[in-house]
Amino acid sequence: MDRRPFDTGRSPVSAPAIGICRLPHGADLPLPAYATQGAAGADIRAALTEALTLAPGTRALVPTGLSFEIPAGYEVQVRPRSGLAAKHGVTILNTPGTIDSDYRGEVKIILVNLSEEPFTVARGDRIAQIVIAPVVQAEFGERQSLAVSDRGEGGFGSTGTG
Ligand SMILES: O=c1ccn([C@H]2C[C@H](O)[C@@H](COP(=O)(O)OP(=O)(O)OP(=O)(O)O)O2)c(=O)[nH]1
Ligand SMILES: [Mg+2]
Repeated sequence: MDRRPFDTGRSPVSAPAIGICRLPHGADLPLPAYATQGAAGADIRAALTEALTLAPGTRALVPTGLSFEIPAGYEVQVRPRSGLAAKHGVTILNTPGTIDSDYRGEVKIILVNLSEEPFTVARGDRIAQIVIAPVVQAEFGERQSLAVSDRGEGGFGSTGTG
């Protein structure tokens, strides 16, 4: 079995360049960063001016202090961190959040506390991770009928559970 260490060479896919502005309330916080060489997501932080406590079952729109210039043909997905979810029941309500390439506003994270304990987010905490992904836009064409398929209109468990 090949047990060579993880290939630390360059990604075979060229890295899209994302322009980032740090807004005044996040100017001292680190830029998004990949925690390891092979990380798919780059962690982003809470740019709160004071700590925020999420009561059980509640949500909050948390600022990141960042705005992006994403190249055409890409999106940024905002995804939860599994550690926060597994240890604290804290996740992102609209996951994966979609950051459009033409959005120039501040990226904000809709955190929700699904646990039965309060959860406090401090300034600078890593609250989410961003994944860049290519997207294509469809050409939507209305038809009078659709091509026949094996599945037809079956869905929502129609193929069984086993
Ligand atoms: O978790 C998120 C999701 C979205 N956005 C920003 C970037 C995105 O480009 C914009 C719109 O997001 P979306 O299309 O999901 O929201 P909408 O409710 O459809 O709003 P809009 O009518 O502005 O598109 O809001 C965030 O900052 N965080
Ligand atoms: Mg929208």
